Amino acid sequence: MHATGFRDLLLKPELERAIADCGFEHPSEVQQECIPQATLGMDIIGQAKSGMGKTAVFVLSTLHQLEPVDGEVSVLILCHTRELAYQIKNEYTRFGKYLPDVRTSVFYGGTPAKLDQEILKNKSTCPHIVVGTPGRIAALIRDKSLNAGHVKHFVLDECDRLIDELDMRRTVQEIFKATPHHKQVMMFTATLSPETKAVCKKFMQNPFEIYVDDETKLTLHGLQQYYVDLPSDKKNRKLSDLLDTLEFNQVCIFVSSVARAKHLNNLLVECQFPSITIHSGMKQEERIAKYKSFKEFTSRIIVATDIFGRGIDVERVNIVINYDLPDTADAYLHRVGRAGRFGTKGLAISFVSTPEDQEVLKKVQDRFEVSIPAMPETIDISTYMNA
Ligand SMILES: Nc1ncnc2c1ncn2[C@@H]1O[C@H](COP(=O)(O)OP(=O)(O)OP(=O)(O)O)[C@@H](O)[C@H]1O
Repeated sequence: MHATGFRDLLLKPELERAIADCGFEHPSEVQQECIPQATLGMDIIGQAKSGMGKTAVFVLSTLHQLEPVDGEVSVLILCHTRELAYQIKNEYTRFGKYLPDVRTSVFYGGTPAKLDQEILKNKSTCPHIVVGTPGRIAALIRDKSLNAGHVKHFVLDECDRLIDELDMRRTVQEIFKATPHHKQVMMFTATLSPETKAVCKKFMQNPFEIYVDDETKLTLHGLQQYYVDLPSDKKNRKLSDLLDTLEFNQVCIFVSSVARAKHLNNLLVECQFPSITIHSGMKQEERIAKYKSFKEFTSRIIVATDIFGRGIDVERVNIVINYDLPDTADAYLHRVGRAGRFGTKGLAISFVSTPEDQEVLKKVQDRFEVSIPAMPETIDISTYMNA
């Protein structure tokens, strides 16, 4: 699998240097297969399991093809959450560091649109690459601040999430229609049902397709997964025991609502745990500040709703706790994928307190052919801590 090096992908030397600076040695399978097709301008549907480097596929291949023209937005990336958009923008900055003429901006809701409009209006600040969430991007196109008429590369990250929900899909379609007919379209995700795949393909022409043909292969092998059966009112006690006894670099604790995130975080802080929280009930600036603080390792524990459940990449997270189980097997897969990234080790523990929880856990085990046993008394640290 690792026979190829990044050199074989024949990317611009500026990109090769940036890749080397990132410490990447070999392209992952999805990178190896998609980048050569993507740099030729082909449409792509790329499915690969969580944490295997899908982001670099579109970031590198669009930077490789880009010939920046001032005043023209050539690349448009859409994703479903503001923090993910912010993260992708930073990946463009990281890989584009030796391409000083290329400008990237990120636009999302919850911030003053006026600032975005100012950036877009001025030829010397207008980005060549725009990353954003659908609502704000559509609004900027509608008010004519963003001219999508020069877009040559259109990317949907976490595409199933953008396509499955009808409101989101409509907005994505509206943006798509504002771009020229002739362009490259690329879509990526870890989870893709046959129905969603069919809808994705309607946006494309003769795409290069890479799928995880068998859902069982979506399981992350470095990740140990357990459940704890307990009544709801014992969750806090158990969580506190786990945080006291397990070794962790960073932990993500997922809950089912904003109110529960606030409440649980307050409780953890009262008990002196170094915890922060992120959810849609806070101001956007604060959300980004929390994301940064967690990503930069200033905080060790984050209590989050599903806004943090997909795409978010924090290297040192080695434990995910589902304090509340999600409603679907797909959401479970994305959440636990926050640990064990890029083949590293990790641990996922899920609290199960209702028959619905048991149903979700069963679905996960059946679909992804993974066995999730009851959590044992002790877990060997070396099996979930990366050296
Ligand atoms: N070839 C590589 N070598 C080493 N590390 C890599 C390589 N490619 C990507 N990474 C790192 O692996 C991590 C996961 O990558 P990324 O976030 O792109 O995964 P993903 O496939 O988009 O996952 P998800 O489905 O969860 O969104 C990132 O920290 C990234 O920097």
